[in-house]
Amino acid sequence: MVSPMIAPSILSADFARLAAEAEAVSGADWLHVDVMDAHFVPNLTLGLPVVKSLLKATNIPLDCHLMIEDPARWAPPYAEAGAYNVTFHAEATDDPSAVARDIRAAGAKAGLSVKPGTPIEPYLEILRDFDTLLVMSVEPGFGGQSFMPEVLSKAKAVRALVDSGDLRLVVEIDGGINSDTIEQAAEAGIDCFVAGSAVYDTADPAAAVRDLRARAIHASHHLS
Ligand SMILES: O=C(CO)[C@H](O)[C@H](O)COP(=O)(O)O
Ligand SMILES: [Fe+2]
Repeated sequence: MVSPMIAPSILSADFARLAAEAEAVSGADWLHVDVMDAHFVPNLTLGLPVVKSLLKATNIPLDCHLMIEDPARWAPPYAEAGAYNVTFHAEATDDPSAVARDIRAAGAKAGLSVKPGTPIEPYLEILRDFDTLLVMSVEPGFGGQSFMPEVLSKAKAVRALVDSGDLRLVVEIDGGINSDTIEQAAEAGIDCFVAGSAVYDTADPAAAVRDLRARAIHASHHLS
C-alpha cells in the first residue's frame, strides 16, 4: 500500500484566485479538478482552458475528474494538455477500456470512476486497463455533501485484489471526506483521499491537508 495521498478539490476553492488556491495547498499530493458539463451531472464548473491555465500556475500534479458525457471525445485532450491523471465515469461510456487506452496514449494515467449506486463487479475485469479507481462517496455534482459509508465495500473488494498482487491501482475516494470520515475510508484501504470543503472551507487549507494526512496514516498504519 502506498503512503496515503491527499487531493484537495478546487471545487470548494475561490475560482477567481485559482493560482493562489493551488499554492495554499502546495503540500498536497494531487490537485483534484472537477469538470462538470451540466449533462452528466446537474452542475457546470470548468473545462480545458482553465485546466491549461492551472497547469502553468502549479507544479502539483492535476487529478482531473471528468463528470461529463462522451469521455471518448473529451477526455484525451486533458491528457494531451498535461494532466497527471484523467478520470472519467464508467456510466458515461460503453467502452471504458478504449477511453483509458487513449488517455494513456496521450501521456496521462487513466482513472475509472463509479457513482455510489454503480456496482464494481462488472468492471473488475477491466480495472487492469486503469491506473486509478475513483469511488464516489456522494452523488457527483456538488461539494459539501455527506459521506456515504456504504460505498466502502467496493473499495475493500478492489483493495483485496491489489493486495493479492492481481492488480496495480490507486484506490481513490471522493465526496464527504473530512476529519470525521477519513479514518473509516483509510481502514477500508483507500490510497488517495479527495477533500474539497474540508480543505478550502477552513482558515488554513495547508493545515487541513496535514491533519487529514495524519489521520489517514494513523488509520491505515496497521494495514501496511
Ligand atoms: O467530485 C466531486 C463532487 O461531484 C468533488 O470532488 C467532491 O464532492 C469534493 O467535495 P467535498 O469534499 O466537499 O465533498
Ligand atoms: Fe471530484
